[in-house]
Amino acid sequence: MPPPPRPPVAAPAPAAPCPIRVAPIRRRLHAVPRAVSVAASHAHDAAFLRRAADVADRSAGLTCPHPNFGCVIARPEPDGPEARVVGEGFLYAQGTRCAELLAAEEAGERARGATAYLNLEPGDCYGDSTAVSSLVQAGITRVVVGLRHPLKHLRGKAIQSLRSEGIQVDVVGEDLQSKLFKEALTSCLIVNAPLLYRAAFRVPFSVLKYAMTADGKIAASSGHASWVSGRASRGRVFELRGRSDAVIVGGNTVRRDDPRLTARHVKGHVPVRIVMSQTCNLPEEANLWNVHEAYTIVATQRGARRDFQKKLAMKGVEVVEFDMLNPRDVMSYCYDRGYLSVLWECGGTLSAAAISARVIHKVYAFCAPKIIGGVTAPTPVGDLGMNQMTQAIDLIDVSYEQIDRDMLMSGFIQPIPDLSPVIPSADEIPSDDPEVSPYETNIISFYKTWDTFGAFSNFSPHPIDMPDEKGDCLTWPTVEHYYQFLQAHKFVGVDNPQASDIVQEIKQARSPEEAARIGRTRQREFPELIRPDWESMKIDVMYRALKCKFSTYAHLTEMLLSTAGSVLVEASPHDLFWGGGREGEGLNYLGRLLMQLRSEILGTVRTSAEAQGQET
Ligand SMILES: NC(=O)C1=CN([C@@H]2O[C@H](COP(=O)(O)OP(=O)(O)OC[C@H]3O[C@@H](n4cnc5c(N)ncnc54)[C@H](OP(=O)(O)O)[C@@H]3O)[C@@H](O)[C@H]2O)C=CC1
Ligand SMILES: Nc1c(N[C@@H]2O[C@H](COP(=O)(O)O)[C@@H](O)[C@H]2O)[nH]c(=O)[nH]c1=O
Repeated sequence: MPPPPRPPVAAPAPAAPCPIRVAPIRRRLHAVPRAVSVAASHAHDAAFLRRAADVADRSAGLTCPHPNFGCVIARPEPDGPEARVVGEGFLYAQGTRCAELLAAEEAGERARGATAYLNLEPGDCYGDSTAVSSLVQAGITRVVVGLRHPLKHLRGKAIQSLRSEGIQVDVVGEDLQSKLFKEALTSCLIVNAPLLYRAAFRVPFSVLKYAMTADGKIAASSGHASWVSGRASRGRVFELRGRSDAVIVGGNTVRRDDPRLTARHVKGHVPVRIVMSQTCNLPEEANLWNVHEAYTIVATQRGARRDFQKKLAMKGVEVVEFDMLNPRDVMSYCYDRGYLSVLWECGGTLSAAAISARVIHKVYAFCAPKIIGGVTAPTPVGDLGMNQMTQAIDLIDVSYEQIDRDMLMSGFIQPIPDLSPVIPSADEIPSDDPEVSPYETNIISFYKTWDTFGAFSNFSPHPIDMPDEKGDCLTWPTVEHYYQFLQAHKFVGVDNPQASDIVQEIKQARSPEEAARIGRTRQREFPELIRPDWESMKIDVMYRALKCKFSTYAHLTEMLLSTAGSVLVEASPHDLFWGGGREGEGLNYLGRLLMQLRSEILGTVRTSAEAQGQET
């Protein structure tokens, strides 16, 4: 029976002015026999799915952790028994063009009749069907999905849409089952482990990393620890930091090591540094207080050394007080901030507390071929209250790797949660996850683009057409690009070559996160170049950009109107001007402007309805 006719689908978002260039791919052409037998076709599907998971991981360390999507399009060779990859793509960052669109663009006409392999079910911003429509318009006839989307409000949606377009969708574990698929599924689970832990346990994925000698010490008895592991191992640690939203240490490590905790190997993502200190008895001067290198948060006990807290705040360090400072509450806090992945680089005192609180999911132990001895020399994990070896925690899925002279052993403390058994029935409409919002029910909060109302974020992948400094209309990939550009443009009034370089840099930023980072960094570096009237202009600039975004995308206007009666809050815990803050202490200007826009649109809708009523 021929497939039912396809209803019209939304066109992919307009091309961005600075298209994301997919890094050249080392082609391992998967020469696999054509589907002469079920076993051969399974081998072929599993290989391409594993490849989709590998591709999905490409942005690691370059951008803020985000759900990792990869898409591989493969088709049989016209005259041979083999299938070949004709297009690949991955999501570079929040707010950038989706993997499916990039892969379909690369494949071009060769996508017709081909199969697309997706490590993860697409989960675009609400109302944005670019991933699905890219595959449909490219002429893909079959899609193989590794994992259903773990977030409840997105799970099953894209699969249902693809099927309703007449595309055959095979989901691993449901339609495809074999040992090979189990292995491919593991690759899909690993590449999105942070998202899965977050969805299942409502804490970020936490990795404990330490470097120890062959006799199990992380420092000499004096506390001196630089260095236990070799240069190559420490390079790997920079990579781990780049893959994390935050790096955590305890007060003692700050006092003893004066660490920097940056990912200084590449010009990519820089994690936030978090110090957990109950006493707040921390040095007056420390590398971590240099917030030009990276943002720093000190998490402390309520009331601890308030004068010192003020001094830290003056340096730009954020201080967060907890009623009882403990690893679980700090992880809940990181969850509220939208973090997916956290790296613990503390000593044994704090690591033991974190393991006991069951917030550590994976361990990376670098072991150097050295012996230091010392009965009191610190060890990686302090007291866990166990006194029988039978009580020891057995690591799961352990890997071993030699790094120069060191050995890296890694393994999971808790298995990666596989949420796929919770499959919505064919006619079930995926519901919003009420728990997504930490606010009251008549308050709708949004922050990360993958949240239910994530399309309200300025990072959402909705390009807008707005004039540049010369008045020429340009397409900006996101509102954030445009806003940061204009904010940087305030420098241009000053005749300074550095100023125009900044503007160009922002124009070409590959992601909204990068546009924001460049804008913030340059503002700190060149405060003298800032135009004094920017503060009075910025709200108006933002409003115009939002108006353009919502008038360009009808489904976004619909979504905005659907929130009538609710208070909109950008749940950014650190931007206290545009965001609402963690406990409502922020001014929430972004939320306010969206509500203003909503009233304006509602007013127009009502006026035109009234006018129509008068005519009839
Ligand atoms: N080789 C390696 O990989 C590493 C080595 N090291 C070495 O380890 C040594 C430091 O280890 P260690 O003393 O264990 O330091 P930690 O990094 O574990 O810091 C312990 C401190 O964490 C703070 N803390 C906050 N909340 C808690 C909590 N709920 N439970 C426990 N502690 C909490 C306290 O700070 P406060 O006292 O301020 O209240 C506490 O003193 C140093 O010699 C350092 O060089 C450290 C990291 C890695
Ligand atoms: N000594 C030691 C580590 N120590 C960790 O690294 C921190 C120093 O980071 P940075 O200042 O950015 O270089 C230090 O405070 C501690 O957390 N790490 C390792 O990979 N190997 C080592 O031998």
